[in-house]
Amino acid sequence: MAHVLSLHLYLSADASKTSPPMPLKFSKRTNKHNKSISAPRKRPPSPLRRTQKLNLEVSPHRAVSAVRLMRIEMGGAFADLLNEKGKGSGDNEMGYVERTLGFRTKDLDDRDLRLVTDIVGGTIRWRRYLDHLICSLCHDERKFRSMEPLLLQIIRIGFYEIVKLDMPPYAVVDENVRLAKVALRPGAGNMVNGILRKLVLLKETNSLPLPILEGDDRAQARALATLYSHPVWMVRRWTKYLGQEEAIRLMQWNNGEPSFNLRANSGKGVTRDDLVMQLNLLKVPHELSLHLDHFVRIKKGMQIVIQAELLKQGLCSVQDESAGLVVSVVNPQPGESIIDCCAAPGGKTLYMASLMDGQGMVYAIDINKGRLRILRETAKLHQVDTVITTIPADLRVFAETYPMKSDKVLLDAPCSGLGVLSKVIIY
Ligand SMILES: C[S@@+](CC[C@H](N)C(=O)[O-])C[C@H]1O[C@@H](n2cnc3c(N)ncnc32)[C@H](O)[C@@H]1O
Repeated sequence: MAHVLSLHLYLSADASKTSPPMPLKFSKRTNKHNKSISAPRKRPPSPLRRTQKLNLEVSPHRAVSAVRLMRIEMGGAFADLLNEKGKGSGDNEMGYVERTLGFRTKDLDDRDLRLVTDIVGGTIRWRRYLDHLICSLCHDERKFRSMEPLLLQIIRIGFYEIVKLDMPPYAVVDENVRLAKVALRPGAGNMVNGILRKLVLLKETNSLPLPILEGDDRAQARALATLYSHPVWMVRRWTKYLGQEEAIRLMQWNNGEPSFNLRANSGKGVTRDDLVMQLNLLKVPHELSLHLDHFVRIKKGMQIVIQAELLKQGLCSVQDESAGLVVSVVNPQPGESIIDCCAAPGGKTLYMASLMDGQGMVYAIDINKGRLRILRETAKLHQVDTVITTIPADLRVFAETYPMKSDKVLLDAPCSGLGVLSKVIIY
């Protein structure tokens, strides 16, 4: 049966033209200690300047992690976006490193890149827990609150490496002390040395200053929020609806290592077997999705997939199985017309289009022109652009104004995003 939405299609190719993407912008805090974190200049530095500022003393992955954390915290950049950019625009990344730390490091190899991803993601996921420990070891909350941002990021990295990654503690202390000395000043190195050594001692004697689960609901929620590094309101809500045990399980899952799904792009004639063959060649461990024919799961090796350009060539997409399951409910058929009401950046639109064998149309509506532009570009890359029409519009106005009929309607309205906490940053 045809579904009716009061929409009318008025769009021509012209209507989907959008303005060019805005560059990432970073708000600058006015802190006398702050190093600059503004965007690097376009012009590449001369070879002479590059060599002069190259620092081979500090471990590159720690330097880059510290700068990424600064960018995320101060500029609101997204961790996953930065991870993708890490490889593709290494020069750009080193530009940020140089402007923030005052020197360049040697280029990151694959192992460094994996460490950066682990450290940045983990430090963000465990931030509340790490900050509790740092603050406790400072003995003075004001000292903690007024700590200069770069110093704080270096200390957070050290704490994360020691407490959560179980890295050899004295190597961690040495490396982070060196980074603080070179990037800031000798006194900052001494501060890092003192606090990290205190932490190592407390960890070795099993006496980390962690909150105890006691008192009324509110006090217990605060303790759990610190122990599992989640916002207090979230802990209270989940404890209320799920009970404490289940809430803890959910928080542990959120803070675990995220896994990713890849979807073979059948629109371009790529089968899951083809994708599996590529992953085998790249030695990326994977397993088949139990629920969806086009999907595979990977835990490690995302950087390898990015570097091998499987995504760039449009052979596959990163897409959660949960998103794929929504499309399997819509069950797109060749020849159908489908309205995707909140479509951008287009994960579900593209999957639906790839199942239509080049026949029919997915009308992709979204209020955000920039995200629709990404959808159009990806549709071309995936060779499904002939069955997608983008409509930049506010659905609320558009649905009232233009009646439109279609076989199926998908409404994927903005949500809390709490289901993807292990992959995104929420402080
Ligand atoms: C959850 S995201 C959609 C994700 C998308 N379905 C996918 O699979 O990639 C929600 C989208 O709704 C869009 N949106 C929010 N308010 C809207 C409105 N009033 N009209 C149209 N789109 C809207 C946002 O711009 C955002 O892109």
